[in-house]
Amino acid sequence: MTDLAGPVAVIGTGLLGTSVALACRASGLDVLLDDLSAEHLRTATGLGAGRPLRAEDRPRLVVVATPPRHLGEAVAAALSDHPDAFVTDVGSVKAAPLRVVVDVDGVDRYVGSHPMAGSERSGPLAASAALFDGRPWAVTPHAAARPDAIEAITRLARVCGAVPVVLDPEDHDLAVARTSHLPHLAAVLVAGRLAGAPSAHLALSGQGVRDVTRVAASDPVMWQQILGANSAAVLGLLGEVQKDLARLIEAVAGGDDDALGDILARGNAGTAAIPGKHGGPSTPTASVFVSVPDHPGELARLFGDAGDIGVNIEDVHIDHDPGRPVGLTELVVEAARADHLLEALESRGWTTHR
Ligand SMILES: NC(=O)C1=CN([C@@H]2O[C@H](COP(=O)(O)OP(=O)(O)OC[C@H]3O[C@@H](n4cnc5c(N)ncnc54)[C@H](O)[C@@H]3O)[C@@H](O)[C@H]2O)C=CC1
Ligand SMILES: O=C(O)C(=O)Cc1ccc(O)cc1
Repeated sequence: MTDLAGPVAVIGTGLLGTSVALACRASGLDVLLDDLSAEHLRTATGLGAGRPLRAEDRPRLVVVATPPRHLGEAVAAALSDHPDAFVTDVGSVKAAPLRVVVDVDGVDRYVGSHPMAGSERSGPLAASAALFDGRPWAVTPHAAARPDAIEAITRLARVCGAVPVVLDPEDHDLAVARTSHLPHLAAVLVAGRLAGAPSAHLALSGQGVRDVTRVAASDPVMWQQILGANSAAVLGLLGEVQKDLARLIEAVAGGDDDALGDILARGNAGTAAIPGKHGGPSTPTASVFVSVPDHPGELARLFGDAGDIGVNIEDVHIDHDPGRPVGLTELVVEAARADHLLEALESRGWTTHR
């Protein structure tokens, strides 16, 4: 049970909307769903995310999860259609939708928000109730927002398992330009060098290139809209990266080891600056690689053994070599526990590598 008052209406039953709906359902809330696409609505309903919204319904909270471009209009419509409800949106940019609704009646019931979780996939079939677990969820009140509206949206973030972080809309947009939009563009540029590359080169793709490029598989239309809505902040950072790239080219071309060392060390400092789960300091992690036979139940046995050994798995990657009857599984664990895990897995008969 939760102290968030329902029913909760979700407008837009794609990846984000259906994930919010499933998380609210898991907390026992009534959830009402709406989407322009009858197919997405049917799929989300079939997944148990809620039932279709009817004209006579009176939601207490409306979550707008439509694509970025017309979010402001969708929020304005929700404020007018549901005069008893608090309204939020989960869009990736916050100042642009606020500009559209700032003079709309009932805007004091609106507080923007942005879960910092998602994936490169879209649509309801990619949704998960666990999508937001332990992730930051920005709550971005504007000057006229009612305190009870801010409280309701903060509770929504908690109901979804996320960690609310309150900041103003403009500051939010600067923050995500750095932590989300620039990383996305870096992934796109690197992935762009792979398109059309010789297959003999691509055959050497390991985990590094997959890590760096994963988000480049995202919906280009959604990203055009996100970047268009936050172009000033993104342009500022692209200008800085342009200077860095010029310095990097000069260092590589001139064989300048010191300059190259500085650039690489700054990268180390940047990764160390990313906070750990729940906003705490980052905990150094290390990888233990395990060869897992390609049989049903083997991964479950590996995870079970790691659990018995008492080591928490922070992340996992599986690299499957089609030519061999084993998969290489990378277990990312707290660095201080990696040696213990490796030895304990070896003693249980697993083949491990560091
Ligand atoms: N994809 C991601 O990883 C993240 C996305 N966001 C934001 O969440 C929002 C939704 O993104 P996704 O769920 O990924 O997109 P999606 O494409 O999976 O879902 C969008 C849904 O909205 C529906 N829709 C479009 N216009 C509508 C309208 N006027 N009324 C009702 N339904 C409408 C579409 O049919 C679709 O089902 C976007 O604004 C995006 O910026 C935020 C965090 C992460
Ligand atoms: O897939 C990932 O790791 C993401 O970071 C997805 C994502 C996309 C857009 C957002 O506004 C927030 C998160």
